[in-house]
Amino acid sequence: MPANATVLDSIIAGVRDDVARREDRMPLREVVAAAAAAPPARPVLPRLTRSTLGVIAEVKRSSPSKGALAEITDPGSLAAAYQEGGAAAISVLTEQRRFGGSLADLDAVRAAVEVPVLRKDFMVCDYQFHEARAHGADLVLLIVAALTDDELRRFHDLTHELGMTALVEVHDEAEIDRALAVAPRLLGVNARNLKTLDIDADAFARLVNQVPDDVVAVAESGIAVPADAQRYAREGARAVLVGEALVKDGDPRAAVAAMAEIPTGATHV
Ligand SMILES: O=C(O)c1ccccc1NCC(=O)[C@H](O)[C@H](O)COP(=O)(O)O
Repeated sequence: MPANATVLDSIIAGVRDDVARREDRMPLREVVAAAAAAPPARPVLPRLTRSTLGVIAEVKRSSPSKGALAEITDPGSLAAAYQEGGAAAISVLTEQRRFGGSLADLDAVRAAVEVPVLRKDFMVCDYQFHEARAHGADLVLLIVAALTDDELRRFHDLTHELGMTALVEVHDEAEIDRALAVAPRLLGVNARNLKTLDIDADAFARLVNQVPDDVVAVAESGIAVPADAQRYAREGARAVLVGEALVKDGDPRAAVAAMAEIPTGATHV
């Protein structure tokens, strides 16, 4: 890894190694067949275009920015509590080295809930998309900062070919221009800069004016209390993606409910 490598570069290097190891055990053609045989993906957009805020509640054990967050021994039960609280979708971090997640977590969560499930990972090769679908993912994350324009377009198309929805994630003005070139339906503004890990709580407000009316805007990261979610709803978010605050809360059902009842006041999508 070069001396000037960012956190994101180092995460992706690990992800590529781990994918290569999994591909040695299960070749692409087998994963493609498993994806084709999986139950159909659940639609998410109708759940994120209601009059109250959509909460995408995350199963997250640890992170590069905060270290260990929570011991999650039963991700299915945690996801079921999120669903009871009114979560619109569940996000499952499947990256293992820095976030302590796995595809087994994705399997467990998909089996435990009826709402759509996001495979939250660093998606950098075709294999991972077929793998996501084979393990029941309904949505995948496309991080603009991690992809070239060609990759972004190809993976956006592949996501749709597999019947899933893409959450296209940006952090700044340059990334949003690149994201809009693929005409996403779901666009996340991550307050966290994945290269420095700094949180910019004003990024959403700055970028949301560039989001077309027919695109669902999601505010991601650093949302600690319902008032933070409320602020994003006022600024135009149809949904929020929340990890740390929910996994650390002793009552995840109530924590989700407090955000899921916030009105959006949205007049479009
Ligand atoms: O969470 C991190 O430290 C992190 C570092 C580098 C790349 C990605 C990272 N997180 C992924 C996410 O986007 C968050 O898990 C998600 O938005 C929820 O954030 P939070 O509510 O702040 O846990």
